[in-house]
Amino acid sequence: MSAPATAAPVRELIRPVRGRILAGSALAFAGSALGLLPYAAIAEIARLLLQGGGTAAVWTWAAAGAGGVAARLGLLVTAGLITHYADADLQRLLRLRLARHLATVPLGWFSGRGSGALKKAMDDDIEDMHHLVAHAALDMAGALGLPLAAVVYLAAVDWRMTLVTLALLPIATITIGRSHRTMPERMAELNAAQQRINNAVVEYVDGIQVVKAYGSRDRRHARFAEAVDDFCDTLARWTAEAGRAMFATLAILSPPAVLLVVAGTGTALVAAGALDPVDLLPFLLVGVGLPAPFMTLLQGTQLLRKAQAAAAHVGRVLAEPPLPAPAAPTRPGHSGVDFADVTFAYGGDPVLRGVSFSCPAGTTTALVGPSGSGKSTLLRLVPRFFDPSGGAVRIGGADVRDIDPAALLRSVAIVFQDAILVRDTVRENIRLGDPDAGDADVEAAARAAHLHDAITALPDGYDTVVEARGGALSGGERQRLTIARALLQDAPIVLLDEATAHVDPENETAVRDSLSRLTAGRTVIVIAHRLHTVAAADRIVVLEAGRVRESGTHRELLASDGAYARAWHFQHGTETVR
Ligand SMILES: Nc1ncnc2c1ncn2[C@@H]1O[C@H](COP(=O)(O)OP(=O)(O)OP(=O)(O)O)[C@@H](O)[C@H]1O
Repeated sequence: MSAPATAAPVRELIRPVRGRILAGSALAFAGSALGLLPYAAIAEIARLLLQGGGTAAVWTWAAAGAGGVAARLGLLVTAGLITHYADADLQRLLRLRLARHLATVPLGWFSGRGSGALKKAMDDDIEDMHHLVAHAALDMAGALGLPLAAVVYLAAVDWRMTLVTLALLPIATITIGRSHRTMPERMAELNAAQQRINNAVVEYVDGIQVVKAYGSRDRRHARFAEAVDDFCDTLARWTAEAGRAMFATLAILSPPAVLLVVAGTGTALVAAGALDPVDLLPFLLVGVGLPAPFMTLLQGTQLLRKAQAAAAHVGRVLAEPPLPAPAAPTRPGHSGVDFADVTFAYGGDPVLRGVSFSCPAGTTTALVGPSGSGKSTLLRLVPRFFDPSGGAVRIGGADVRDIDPAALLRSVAIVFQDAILVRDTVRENIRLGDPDAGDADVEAAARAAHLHDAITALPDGYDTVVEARGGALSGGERQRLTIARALLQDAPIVLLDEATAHVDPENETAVRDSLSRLTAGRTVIVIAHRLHTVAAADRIVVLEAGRVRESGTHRELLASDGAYARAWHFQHGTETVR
């Protein structure tokens, strides 16, 4: 999140609108340069009047000054419109590009980061890039146009006084340059602090009910408060540092400071007879305001850095390698699942080590083992949330990496511990299982999942909008909704992760019944902690520290008197082998 920006990804990202940014900048430059005309006109008219010049020339300068004002305004407005339209187009393009790209990255990539990080890339960062596209080049061109035109004009009047007018610029540049040296570091700190707030907000909002019930004792509340304090401290440090430098620079380049230098030196030169008094006039009128536009450049660099950091972050998300897709996809021969010498690490030590077992088509395999033994990870390798670092996961004899990713996801129904819904109607949430299903099929699935009555009792029935965390639905109803979705999907392979763990006894019967409809005749791999729920499985695999400790039927495992038998007796308070 916090690595400093590099120019390459930024250039690549804004390429689609580069032409329009350049066109806008050219217009802004021209508009800004024309902004000299009214000042030059006043100075020239004053010179003409002091020297007793002709009125025709006075009128010509007056017309030029007025024309300059109108042309400047027209050009700057047009330039702003061009870059703002370009920015709107780029935001749309980037959001679509991000969404398309995120659809291709491994599903496991999402579980490795908070939703705050994703929101930052999709929303905040793209908005922060607004300055880069709509303003940065324009401001730069605008800030350069007038001073450059003024320097040319003033140099034509008197080159020595021109140098005097610009004398304060190097001092201001050194002052601000010092503070800018630490800027990338400060920016990275600020971004990291912002990131922590984003994550804490998402976490806090998700747990708002708990927060309300337990007040400030909730750790989410504390984490949110800490993240906000941390951000404020970082911002305060940054503001103090940058503010000091900015104040000093503003003071150095302010019109009174420049006036002091210009008027002082000019008067000395006039007194020494080295400068015509009328030639001092343009410097007092035009020269005094000359260094000020450079402040726009300096101030713009902060926003520019922020925009560049945002663009670099968007670039990094877009550079995330997609899930490798097979060039010539294989079709699985059947729905049996094989784990062949599977090894997997999230980055550190392996969490799965040489796991091998088979789940024949149409059978139920139960995964049991202590917390952290790798059960969920193993399950997530089947639909390719991640790819194993060694060995292979096969469906119907085909390596899952050789199956078309969309076909693979269609053939695996996933009912995981946390029932995740999307913010849409109940109907559409069920229809996610099969986007082509008609309303009657959706209802049939809801009935099979014992959910129909609960849905019709909702204010808008099937058209009731539910939130990502469920909203109007109870925990058991949410779970049955994901089961209805899986039923509609009608996939030959079903992966269950603690599907019945968190529901009350009344719900449990309904959930159990709908689960048995879901699993009948399919290849099922189920994780469960409560052993009585898996005793009927065709095969039980006991995982321990990422390895298969033992496997067999319930009877076989009890007879072998190993880890499973010990856990069974412990959970059932009995020492007798049944
Ligand atoms: N996204 C992740 N990134 C890094 N490490 C992870 C990630 N998910 C799980 N782990 C680690 O991998 C190991 C195995 O976790 P896994 O969730 O597969 O075990 P489990 O047997 O399903 O545990 P539980 O029964 O508690 O759900 C644990 O040490 C866990 O901390």
